Amino acid sequence: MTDLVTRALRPQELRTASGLFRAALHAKPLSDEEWPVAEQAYQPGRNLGVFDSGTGELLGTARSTDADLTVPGGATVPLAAVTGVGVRADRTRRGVLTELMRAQLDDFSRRAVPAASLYATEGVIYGRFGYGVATLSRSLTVNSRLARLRPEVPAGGECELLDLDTAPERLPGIYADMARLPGMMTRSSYWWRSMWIALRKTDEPVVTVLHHGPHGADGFALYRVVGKQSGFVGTMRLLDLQAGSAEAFAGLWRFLLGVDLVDEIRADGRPLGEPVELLFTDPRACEVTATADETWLRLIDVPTALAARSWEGEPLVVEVNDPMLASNTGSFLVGPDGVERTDSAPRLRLGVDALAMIYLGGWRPSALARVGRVRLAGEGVAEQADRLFGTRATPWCGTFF
Ligand SMILES: CC(=O)SCCNC(=O)CCNC(=O)[C@H](O)C(C)(C)COP(=O)(O)OP(=O)(O)OC[C@H]1O[C@@H](n2cnc3c(N)ncnc32)[C@H](O)[C@@H]1OP(=O)(O)O
Repeated sequence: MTDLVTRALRPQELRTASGLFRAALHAKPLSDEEWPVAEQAYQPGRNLGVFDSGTGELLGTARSTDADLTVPGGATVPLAAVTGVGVRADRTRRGVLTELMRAQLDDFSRRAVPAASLYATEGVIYGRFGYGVATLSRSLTVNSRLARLRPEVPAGGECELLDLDTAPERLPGIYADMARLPGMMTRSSYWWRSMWIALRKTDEPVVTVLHHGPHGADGFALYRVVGKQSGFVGTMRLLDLQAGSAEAFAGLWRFLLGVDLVDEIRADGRPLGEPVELLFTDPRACEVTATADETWLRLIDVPTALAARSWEGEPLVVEVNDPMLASNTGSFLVGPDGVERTDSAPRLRLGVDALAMIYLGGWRPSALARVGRVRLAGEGVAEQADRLFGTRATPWCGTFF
């Protein structure tokens, strides 16, 4: 096998990396017109390449952008949002991704970023690198003809349409001011740039709706209407909906259901705990068509991540095993009074990937114990662990990257 050289990409190499990633996803390279805009979504210093030491060719790439992740209790920790992972089709299954992941985790560790997160194209790829499914989401189809709002649903405030020239000035600030669930992240300027690039490329116009509450704009939705084969009526694809209040949630749905020439609304990536079906006199007007893994979380600095979130109930000694980042391996006394390393015997033992799965409250420790991902020792420890790691809100990210 050829030797691999792994290093940060130089600015002039980013376009090749973009082409490689897009080819790995079976997409066309960006045009000369598209590239100068797309390039602005790359955060300097966060772009990695693996090269063939003999030919100097780029074989694989991965990148990330900086964000903050909201953890249970409401605190935030720095997060690396990993994306753009691809290996040339003629060089797969020879350890290129493994090399990228090793270099990326080392880089995050060196820069003291306690967590990384990603959306995976396939479920088999990232577990071996310590990532675990930390948030889940569901896909919905709302039948506009059946969907009648119940009388007690909040009226909501005024909704205002924005075009794609004004939305970039307004939405980032509104999102930044919203309260965030565990699992949600800040949206960097790099993220917003990628978003506007993608939205400008769609065949149908993208509509942005702003919801105004009593204290100003407190929610927004983005959609486009597709598939108008029969006459003028089509399917609304809800691309994003962020509501900072019950009024905003109800008001935005009320608006969406009132849009003419739409017979159904489809939404992917919605939170598990979002009560869309309960808006309607007939809850079956909203069909849940899929539930899927949303984000995969990697805890880079376990003690820092554990100390950042809130805990309830009795303290517990947790033993973590991390084959890639040795400083995470060890036992920690975890409880409402804090987190500290300990030599005491553990009552809950798990790998760093399983810890990521229960960290935001997406899974219960007892559920993972049932499938062998967590080992529990002692009577009552399942209930104790479920209480300790439990969260009030179901975690959700809601920011695709
Ligand atoms: C966050 C994101 O950007 S998600 C986007 C991910 N990218 C894609 O899906 C694009 C298409 N796929 C690819 O580019 C590549 O196949 C990648 C990046 C998924 C994997 O790259 P590779 O260089 O082949 O991975 P590498 O050789 O390091 O594999 C490591 C191990 O994972 C396994 N593996 C990696 N990818 C896959 C896969 N898609 N299916 C099954 N097993 C896989 C390998 O078999 C290997 O196992 P082993 O250690 O037991 O032999």
